[in-house]
Amino acid sequence: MSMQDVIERIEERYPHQPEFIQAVKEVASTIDVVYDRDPRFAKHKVFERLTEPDRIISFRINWEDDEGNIQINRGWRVQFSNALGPYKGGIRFHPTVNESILKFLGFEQIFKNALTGLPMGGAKGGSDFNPEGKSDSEIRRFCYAFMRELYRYIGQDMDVPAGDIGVSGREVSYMFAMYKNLTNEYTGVLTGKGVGFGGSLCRSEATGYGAVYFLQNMLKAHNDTMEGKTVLVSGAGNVAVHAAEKAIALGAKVITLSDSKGTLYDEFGFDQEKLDWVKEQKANRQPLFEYHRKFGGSGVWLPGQKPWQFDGDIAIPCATQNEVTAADAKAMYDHGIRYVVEGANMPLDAGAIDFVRENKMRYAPGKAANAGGVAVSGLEMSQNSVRQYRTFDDVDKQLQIIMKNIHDDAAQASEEYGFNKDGCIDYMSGANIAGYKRVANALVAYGILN
Ligand SMILES: NC(=O)C1=CN([C@@H]2O[C@H](COP(=O)(O)OP(=O)(O)OC[C@H]3O[C@@H](n4cnc5c(N)ncnc54)[C@H](O)[C@@H]3O)[C@@H](O)[C@H]2O)C=CC1
Ligand SMILES: O=C(O)CCC(=O)C(=O)O
Repeated sequence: MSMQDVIERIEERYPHQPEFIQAVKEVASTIDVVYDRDPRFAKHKVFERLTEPDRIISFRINWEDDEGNIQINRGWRVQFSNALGPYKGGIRFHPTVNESILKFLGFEQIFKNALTGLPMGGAKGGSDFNPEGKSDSEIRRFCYAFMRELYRYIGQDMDVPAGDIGVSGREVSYMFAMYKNLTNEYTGVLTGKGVGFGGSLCRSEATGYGAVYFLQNMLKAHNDTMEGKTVLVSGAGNVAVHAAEKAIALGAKVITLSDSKGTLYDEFGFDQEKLDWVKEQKANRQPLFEYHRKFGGSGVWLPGQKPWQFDGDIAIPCATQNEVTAADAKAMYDHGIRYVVEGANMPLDAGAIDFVRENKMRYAPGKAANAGGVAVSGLEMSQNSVRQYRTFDDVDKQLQIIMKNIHDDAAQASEEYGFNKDGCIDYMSGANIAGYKRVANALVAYGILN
């Protein structure tokens, strides 16, 4: 079956899964060359196998709200591939969660986790539960109820979930407590736990910091540095604030953050005090528009707007999938942006990707640039296995090494397969190829199992 045949079959089978189809097409568009050189992958039907999850577990979650009403939500775990290690990937709580979104995220996670070089397979899970406006007691009851179903299908050597949108340390801790209670086991079954009861230092920071470490390597490869650059960041969650924090620490000026309600613009740039305030507001689910009042007139809140209307050098979209359209990518270009680094998963839609590549903007795909989070999750798993903690500096140094390796592997694959053009490294093709080959080689070695 050719790559095109596989895509057509997926489109026929899953016509209502646009995000999943989008993610598969993106990978397919870059790996033909690998098949040309290694006929084993076609013979073993690697692409056909990797585009169908090992299994999807779906379940109902009953929980009780503060008024005593019974609420019912849907939950899923998509266990995509355990070719390289236990299934691994986050859990998302958001009303838009459905099978298409979790399949796209799980599919991406296979190659992202492979790129880290750590022994982790790919998975994703979540629920259509909306945390917005819920009390802490409701969040706790929901997390307990979610884990009461999920615990049967996970384990430290089987499937190790973590956080994602709507799931941070608080939710992971509630879920871990329920797992521990049901199984009477204290193991590294979830990552992103609280520091002090199994969580790794630097896990919260890792995705955002990692994206900036990737960017640093990218700049270096193009004889440039972070110093003095103006950066536009979207999102104001875990990934966004830590990407902003590291970019500022390395000498850049970050002038935007955003959420689903609008954009916060500060022409003077955020500093640590301002970022800490944003973190606090978000942790307490409070709005960002009070920034102006809090910081003596600095900053403007732009309701309903995206951050791509300001002059800058670098854009780091860190909110959600398909937040950047082709028109947004053009706006970035027109405002001087030449580097685009995906902190979120698939934030550029297909049109935006075409635009940035056609216009030779330097583009780092999420599966490479945001792999720092899952990489430190991998380090948390190993700390839990040997029952030891590593220091923040130790984990951060390891993260920097992993991000450099991911950068170099993607750049090397881009070069080896002839994708570099006019001094511009094609990180999208390089990352897809480097990640794909690791998984494909394992599948070939296993025969037909897996
Ligand atoms: N947390 C992690 O370690 C990792 C997260 N990611 C990805 O990064 C992205 C952000 O995740 P987190 O920061 O963890 O989540 P979060 O829940 O901490 O923050 C999400 C942020 O995005 C904003 N947002 C959501 N929908 C939006 C929209 N339509 N327009 C503008 N802003 C919107 C929210 O207001 C919030 O500020 C997601 O794509 C996630 O899959 C990727 C790798 C690891
Ligand atoms: O740390 C993890 O296992 C999950 C991270 C994640 O969900 C992601 O990389 O998108």
